Amino acid sequence: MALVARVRALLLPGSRLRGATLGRAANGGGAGARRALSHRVLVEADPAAGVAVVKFRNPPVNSLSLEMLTELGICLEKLENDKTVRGIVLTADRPGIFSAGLDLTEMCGRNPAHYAEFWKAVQELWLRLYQSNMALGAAINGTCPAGGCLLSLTCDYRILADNPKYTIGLNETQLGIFAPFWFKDTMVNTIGHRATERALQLGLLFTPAEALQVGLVDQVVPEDQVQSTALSVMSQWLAIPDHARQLTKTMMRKATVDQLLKHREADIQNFVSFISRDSIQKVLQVYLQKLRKKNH
Ligand SMILES: CCCCCCCCCC/C=C\CC(=O)SCCNC(=O)CCNC(=O)[C@H](O)C(C)(C)COP(=O)(O)OP(=O)(O)OC[C@H]1O[C@@H](n2cnc3c(N)ncnc32)[C@H](O)[C@@H]1OP(=O)(O)O
Repeated sequence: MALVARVRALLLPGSRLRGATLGRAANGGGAGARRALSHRVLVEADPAAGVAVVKFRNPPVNSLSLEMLTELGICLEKLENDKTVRGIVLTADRPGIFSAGLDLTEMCGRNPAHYAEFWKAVQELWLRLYQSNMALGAAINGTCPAGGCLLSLTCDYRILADNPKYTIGLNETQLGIFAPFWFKDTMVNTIGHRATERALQLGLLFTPAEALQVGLVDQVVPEDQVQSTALSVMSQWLAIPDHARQLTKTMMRKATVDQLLKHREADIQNFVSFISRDSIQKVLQVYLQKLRKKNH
């Protein structure tokens, strides 16, 4: 069975994500709040507020594996088709790690067809998020490197927990790889050209104070207030008529989106040939081993 079909089938019975009605929340959430589960993503929807909180729960580090990318994409697609939802807040189900970024095991020791499938899924999730008609907020309640940072940069605003361990940035060069043009463009659109050039070349991971200063996040708040702040900021975005906000968002992002749409196939081929190089495989394996050694 194709991965998308497999993941669709995995979504739990009774979930709106499967086309049925969401159950009323057993605990927590406002009146009428609804909860839906998939394996790696938890959705808490509050139709009265028009907002859904999408929580990553892909232990141990919320890495963006092929299955996680696919499940997240399907959840977002369902929410986009749900007329009661106008805004989405992305966060981690458990504080500590927002997302460790792309799953390195998807880029190591596999075959070219797998790399192509994986990269296509990364592109698709980015396109879905960056072009979303929803207002999107990131409640960053944990460390947020590389692909995790990219996810947050697709949102309309970012709230980061004030914990010096929670660094954020596109640190690819530190691994010996580099951020492709559309990662770079997404960052340029947020913090500008010069700050992006410095951040990308040095592979910087910013502390909360630094991230706020450079404009990578909009607010830094105490850890226990990240989600509530993200929801309260969301109400400002939702106070604007949807059509006006959406047209403006499209106008701001279209050129960046068009670049990837225009070069999508070439970008996949470039990724596959780059990641398949022996030297790059070696670098990634050493990096993964270093991460693993820490624990053994
Ligand atoms: C022509 C050009 C075309 C384009 C070419 C482009 C090429 C590349 C494009 C972009 C690619 C990549 C973007 C990415 O996102 S790469 C991923 C970057 N992520 C990181 O550097 C973060 C790595 N992880 C950590 O720093 C830490 O794990 C943490 C997140 C700070 C958490 O620390 P912790 O102490 O709580 O947990 P830890 O013990 O380290 O990890 C637990 C287990 O999880 C494994 N793991 C961690 N991160 C990843 C990951 N990203 N993917 C897969 N697995 C991961 C880790 O190995 C531990 O495993 P084990 O339990 O020991 O077996």
